[in-house]
Amino acid sequence: MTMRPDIRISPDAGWADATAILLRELGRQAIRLRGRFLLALSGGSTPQRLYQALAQPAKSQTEMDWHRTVFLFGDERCVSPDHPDSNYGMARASLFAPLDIPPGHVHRMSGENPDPRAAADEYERSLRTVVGCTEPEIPSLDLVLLGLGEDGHTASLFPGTTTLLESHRLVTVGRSPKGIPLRLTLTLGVINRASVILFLVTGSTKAQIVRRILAPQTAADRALPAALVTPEPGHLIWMLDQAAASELPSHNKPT
Ligand SMILES: O=C(O)[C@H](O)[C@@H](O)[C@H](O)[C@H](O)COP(=O)(O)O
Repeated sequence: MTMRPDIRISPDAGWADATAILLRELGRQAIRLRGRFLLALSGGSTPQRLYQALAQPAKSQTEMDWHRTVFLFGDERCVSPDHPDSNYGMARASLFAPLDIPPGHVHRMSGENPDPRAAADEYERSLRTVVGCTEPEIPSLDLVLLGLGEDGHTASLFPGTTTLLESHRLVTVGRSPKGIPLRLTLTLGVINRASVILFLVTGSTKAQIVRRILAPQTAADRALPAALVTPEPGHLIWMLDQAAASELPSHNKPT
């Protein structure tokens, strides 16, 4: 039985700092328990706000051992790392460079590979090597960050696509209806094995899709990609700002 999601709502202005505090705490817990922090980053403008908060020099040097953190990716656009739409490129500018993260601690997906299937298979091998597990075991990450699209997509798992049915591969090729069409993405199997999954959602434009995911009323709501993120036995946390939570029924909101 999947636990009810832990829904947290911050004032719009304080969302990034509150989320950064939570992530650092989750990181410290993982390092205490397992000696390292296996963290999968998300792309998107909302996660970018979090990375910029994490990179604030005054706080990050004292509260988090970033050199014990292994940075992975939940998805990547099929572009080069220097392309303006690269998730790795965004994370490098927002987080890795300001925190001086050694390149060896970052494992990016090869979006530049002209053969996305080969890039997905390569990342799957890399993921198993980094985590230290062999087939058929599914790697368990400490924390997977996820954004949420207005259509209910998350990572690069888009509504109505076969990527949602992938039950064997850890990494597959997604197809986006907007922007860069071809994507590399973790599949639900490995996402749902994480110890903690943290959805990062802000802004009034996301209020309706947040309600559809967290207070579903139809089978279509329950079939949305983000609705299929049900970690077992891990924990699911939604970090919302007040605007994104504005259409949630009161019984879905934290007391
Ligand atoms: O590669 C990506 O774009 C992300 O993985 C994607 O899932 C993103 O997180 C959502 O689309 C939300 O993006 P925003 O926060 O920019 O709305």
